[in-house]
Amino acid sequence: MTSVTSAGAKLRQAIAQEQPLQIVGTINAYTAMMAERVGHKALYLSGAGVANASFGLPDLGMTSLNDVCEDIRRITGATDVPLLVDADTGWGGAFNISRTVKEMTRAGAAGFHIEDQVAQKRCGHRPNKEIVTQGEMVDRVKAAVDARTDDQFLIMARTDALQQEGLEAAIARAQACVEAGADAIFAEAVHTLEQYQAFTNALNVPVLANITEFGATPLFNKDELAGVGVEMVLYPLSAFRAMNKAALNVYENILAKGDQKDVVESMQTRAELYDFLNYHSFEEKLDSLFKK
Ligand SMILES: C[C@](O)(C(=O)O)[C@H](CC(=O)O)C(=O)O
Ligand SMILES: [Mg+2]
Repeated sequence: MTSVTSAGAKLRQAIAQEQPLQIVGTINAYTAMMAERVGHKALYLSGAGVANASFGLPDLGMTSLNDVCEDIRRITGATDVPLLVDADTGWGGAFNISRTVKEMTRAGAAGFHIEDQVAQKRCGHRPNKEIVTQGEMVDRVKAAVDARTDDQFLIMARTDALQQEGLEAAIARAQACVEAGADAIFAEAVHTLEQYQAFTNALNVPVLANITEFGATPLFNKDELAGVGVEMVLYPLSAFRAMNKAALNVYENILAKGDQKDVVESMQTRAELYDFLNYHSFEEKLDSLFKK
């Protein structure tokens, strides 16, 4: 076995070992710790998640590289599981994309995906997306590959072309991105298993399926996706959506009833929280360092 060192190397190893690799969105350091503890082998920092959760903004290209790097550092500081990061359109031209690769690597990311939407981007599952030319997307990938400081950092090209240009054009773009050095392809807003099969047949790199809820893609099971050659399955905002509904319920209950008794059952207990945080080992350290 080769020794695993960098985050990128860990992500590559996870892709090779898990079939398919499930990649779960972790909106912050603590949820990342829970995902790690239950056994997930790869984590994801969603661009929509950073915008929505950290800034209260829609996923319309309004957050910056630094905004995302701050959240990367928080998560990679708290876990050892490799983190794939949403780099949206890369935040500019070749030199901006170069900085994106270098800064995300420094922040501890294992890899990123960069997409072919215009800078004024939208969520991949919304109508009326606009994409740049294939040539411009290939230039984005070339800039990213050239900027790598760790050759294991995973560069994933995301194509949003299916909506505007159809399956064949989307696959042609993906192929062009692979020729330019992309390590993996993110096929966005795919509708059917047959379409995934067409992507995986045409490509010799791992393909990711984005199984986000309430979008254009049905909630295919990982075994169905493995059956059509998909090697990574992404759940970018699943826990976030559930957390939001739970929080809303608590806020409404406290307001309506004057106490939280009815919703305590739905809460993670203090003991559970402390367990995930290894709280007691910190206290023990304090006691042993500063004996009274
Ligand atoms: C994967 C994604 O890019 C994200 O930012 O998490 C979003 C997810 C979503 O909005 O459901 C996307 O698919 O565009
Ligand atoms: Mg996104």
